[in-house]
Amino acid sequence: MRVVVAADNAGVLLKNEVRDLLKTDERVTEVIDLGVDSPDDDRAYPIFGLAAAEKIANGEADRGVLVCGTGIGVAISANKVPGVRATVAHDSYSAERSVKSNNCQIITFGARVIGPELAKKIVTEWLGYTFDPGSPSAAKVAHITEYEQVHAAS
Ligand SMILES: O=C[C@H](O)[C@H](O)COP(=O)(O)O
Repeated sequence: MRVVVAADNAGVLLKNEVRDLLKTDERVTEVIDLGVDSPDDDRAYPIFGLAAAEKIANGEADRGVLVCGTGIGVAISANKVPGVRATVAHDSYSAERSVKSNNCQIITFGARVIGPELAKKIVTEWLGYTFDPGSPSAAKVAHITEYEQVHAAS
């Protein structure tokens, strides 16, 4: 599994902790870090939410972990990229359902909301979940995809 990670300056320290964890996980074949690299880099969260989502959309990554102050801004940004589903999930159950119910490729965290140990525990669990395309949830997710396709910019 190839995992893209990114954060703004509010999320960089947590992003780096998650990145380092991912690098030790045998299920992860590649970690793509889009930055920021330092709290001094004040580029805004949409740059990173969109860039990470583009990696998913174009097939360069399978999953993403994004961090900002709340997790909200990077999630909103990532969800603007067609085909990408992202959500903030600060608890185990939401993280599980984000994959199993919603086929989300991206999980986001707020570094001002969640501590690193809980975030890393959730990420470790989250890596183990897969979406079942034969499940009753599939038609619900397909409804979203159909909307995207009908309303795709030409
Ligand atoms: O969702 C936005 C993030 O939390 C970001 O890190 C901080 O954004 P703000 O400076 O607009 O509060």
